[in-house]
Amino acid sequence: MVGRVIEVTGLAKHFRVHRRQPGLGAALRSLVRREHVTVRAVNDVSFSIGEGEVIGFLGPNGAGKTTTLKCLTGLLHPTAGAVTVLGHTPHRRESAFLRRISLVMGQRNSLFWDLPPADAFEVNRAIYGLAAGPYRSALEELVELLDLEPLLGRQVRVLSLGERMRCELAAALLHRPSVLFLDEPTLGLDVNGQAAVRSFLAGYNARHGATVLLTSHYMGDVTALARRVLVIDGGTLRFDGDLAALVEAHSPHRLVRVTLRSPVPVETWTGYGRVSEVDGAMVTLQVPRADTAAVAARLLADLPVEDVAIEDPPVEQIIQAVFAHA
Ligand SMILES: Nc1ncnc2c1ncn2[C@@H]1O[C@H](COP(=O)(O)OP(=O)(O)OP(=O)(O)O)[C@@H](O)[C@H]1O
Repeated sequence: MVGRVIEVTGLAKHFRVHRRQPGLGAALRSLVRREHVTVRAVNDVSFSIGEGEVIGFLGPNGAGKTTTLKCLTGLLHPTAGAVTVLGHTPHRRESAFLRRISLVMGQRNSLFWDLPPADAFEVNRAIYGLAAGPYRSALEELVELLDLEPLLGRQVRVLSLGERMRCELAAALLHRPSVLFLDEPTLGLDVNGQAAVRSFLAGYNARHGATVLLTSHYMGDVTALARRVLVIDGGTLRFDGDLAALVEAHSPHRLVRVTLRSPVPVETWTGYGRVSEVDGAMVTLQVPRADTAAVAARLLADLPVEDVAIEDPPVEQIIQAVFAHA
């Protein structure tokens, strides 16, 4: 049986923040009377993740993703609820726990700006007390998979964002963590950079059976890596399940793209579906999910079809619809 690596029950994290109205008068008043409000960043969230799963953690800005990751890695003490990761209570920050996890935040630099990445790797080796053999083999593997050889001796400040991110990943994985938390690992990267990070993460998961929990605004990261997604909004979990089920539940239509050998009058399409886009000889029709196969068959039989393809709408659109209903 696959073990449960992460167990979260009724997790809540509330912040008490000082509220101040704008303006000088308000600033002076706040010196004598402070007003506080409670921000409920995470509210009664429960989920469980098995060994080796790759989970996409989705939600709009301010939904509570980073706060949850911080509770799972022990950077924040939960206000309520129970969290265990690999059997440990994260906020105790026991070294036996820290040796088995890693948190990578796309917007943070954990390397040393003026030194080459190789120096940061040595520091992590000392922090984790890695023996020479395992350190060397982990480093060799990461250098090869992330193509770091040309970067090892260069100052971190001169690296591109994508190059730096590859080095960040290596630094975070030298101790071979079995659970990896990633907060926006492809933030700001170009298409090639995103692809490099994605394929590396997929490979790392496959090779070491690591459990991965990843937040990203790029749906491509999630569709490429995760079968299961957690959707959080306003601190509350809205969906936990297969990405495919989420798509099916929130998208009653599929897109049928038809390319014709010769044009047909616009009215022709009314019998098949709703036209959502026309691009030269290619027409995209919105068709109810249950009818797509039959509609495609009719199109092939009735019209001079060169090509026909059936697709789900972009996942971004579906997620937006989930948030809109939340
Ligand atoms: N230290 C803090 N003090 C006060 N409020 C906080 C603190 N950290 C987070 N918050 C608030 O908690 C809520 C959730 O924030 P969080 O960073 O977890 O969201 P997120 O889903 O990661 O968003 P994003 O996608 O924008 O990074 C937000 O309203 C945020 O302003």
